[in-house]
Amino acid sequence: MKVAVLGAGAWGTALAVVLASKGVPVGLWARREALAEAMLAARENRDYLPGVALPPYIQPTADAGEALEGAAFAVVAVPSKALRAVLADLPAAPAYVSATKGLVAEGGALRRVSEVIREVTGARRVAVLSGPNHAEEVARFLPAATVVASSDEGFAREVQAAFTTPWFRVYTSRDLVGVELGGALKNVIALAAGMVDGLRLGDNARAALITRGLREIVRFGVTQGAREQTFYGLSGVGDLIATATSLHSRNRSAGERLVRGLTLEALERERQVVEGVYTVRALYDWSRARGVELPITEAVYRVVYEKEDPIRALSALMGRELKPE
Ligand SMILES: NC(=O)c1ccc[n+]([C@@H]2O[C@H](COP(=O)([O-])OP(=O)(O)OC[C@H]3O[C@@H](n4cnc5c(N)ncnc54)[C@H](O)[C@@H]3O)[C@@H](O)[C@H]2O)c1
Ligand SMILES: O=P(O)(O)OC[C@H](O)CO
Repeated sequence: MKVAVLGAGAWGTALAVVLASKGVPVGLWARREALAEAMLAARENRDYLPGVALPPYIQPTADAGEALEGAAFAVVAVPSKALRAVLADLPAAPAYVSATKGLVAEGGALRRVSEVIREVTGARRVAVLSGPNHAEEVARFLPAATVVASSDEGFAREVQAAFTTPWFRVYTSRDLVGVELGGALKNVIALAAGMVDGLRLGDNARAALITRGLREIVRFGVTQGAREQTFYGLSGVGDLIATATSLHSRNRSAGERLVRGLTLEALERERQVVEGVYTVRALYDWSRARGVELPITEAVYRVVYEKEDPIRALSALMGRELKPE
C-alpha cells in the first residue's frame, strides 16, 4: 500500500516518517519545487523539520500526480487557509485523511476542513487524524497517541492500521465532528494560554484558562453536532493540554510573543503557520453573528485583531458575572 502526503510542512513530513518507518511507500508532495529538491538531496526537510532523517520509503516531489499515483489515500497537511485552492489544483485521490487543524470561514459560514475536502474532491471516504501530536516529537519516535475519526468505520480502521507503530498508538472514533473541532479550537485556547505565560500571570491562571477553555470548546462543539464526550478524550482535552503547555507549540508561543510586542503582520510573515490566529477570527465572527457567548475567543480576538491591551482583555474574563461552575 502506498500513501500520498499533501503538504511538506512539519506535520506532513512527520506523518510521512511514521508511515515510511514501517515500510509504507509515501509520496510527499511539496508545493515548492525547491523544497522537494532540497529534501531529495539532503534526505531531510531542513525548512520545516530539521534534524530528522527521511527514510528511503519517502519520495519527496513537487509533482502531485507522481505523489498521488497508486496511493490508497491522501493525507492532507496543508494550512487551512490554503486548503481549498491547493485541493482544487491537484488530481483526486480515492480517499482522504485530514491532518489539518483549523476552520475555513467562507461567506459568513464556518466550514470544517473535512467538509471542504469532501466538497472540493467529491470523495466519500474521508477521515480526520487528530490528537496531542507535536511533529518534532512524533518524527523522533517519542511515544504518542492519536485518534482517527470517520463516519466510515472500515476506512477509520484502515487508516488506524496504516499509522500504528509501537510508539504511535492510534484510536478510532465515529465522532468526526468532535475530533475535528477539538483540534481546531484548542489553538485559540493555546493562544490565550501563551498570553497568560507572556504576562507571567502564573500556573493557577493558566490552569483556570485551559479548564474554562475546554468548557468553551464543548459549548461550541455541541452546537455543531459533536458529542460532548469526545472533547474529554485525546483529540479534545489531550490536545488542549499538549498545545497550551508545550514549548513546541507555535500557537502557545505566538500568544506569548504577541503580548510581548510581536505584531500580527510580523507573525503572518513567518514561515510556520499559526492556525489559531485564523481560527479565532472565524469563530469570533460566527459567535457575533449568532449571539453565542465565547468569552475567551472574544478576548483573544480583541488582543490579536483590535490591539486591545491583553491585561484588560484577560481582566474582563475575571470580571464576568458570577455563577456556578
Ligand atoms: N506541526 C505540528 O506539530 C502539527 C501537528 C498536528 C497538526 N498540525 C496541523 O497541520 C497543518 C500543517 O501544519 P504544519 O505544522 O505542517 O505547517 P508548517 O508551518 O510546518 O509548514 C507550512 C506548510 O504549508 C505550506 N504552505 C504555506 N502556505 C501555503 C499555500 N498558500 N499553499 C500551499 N501550501 C502552503 C508550506 O509550504 C509548508 O509546507 C496545520 O493545520 C497544523 O495545525 C501541525
Ligand atoms: O504547534 P502547534 O501549536 O500548531 O500545535 C501542534 C499540534 O496541533 C499539537 O497537537
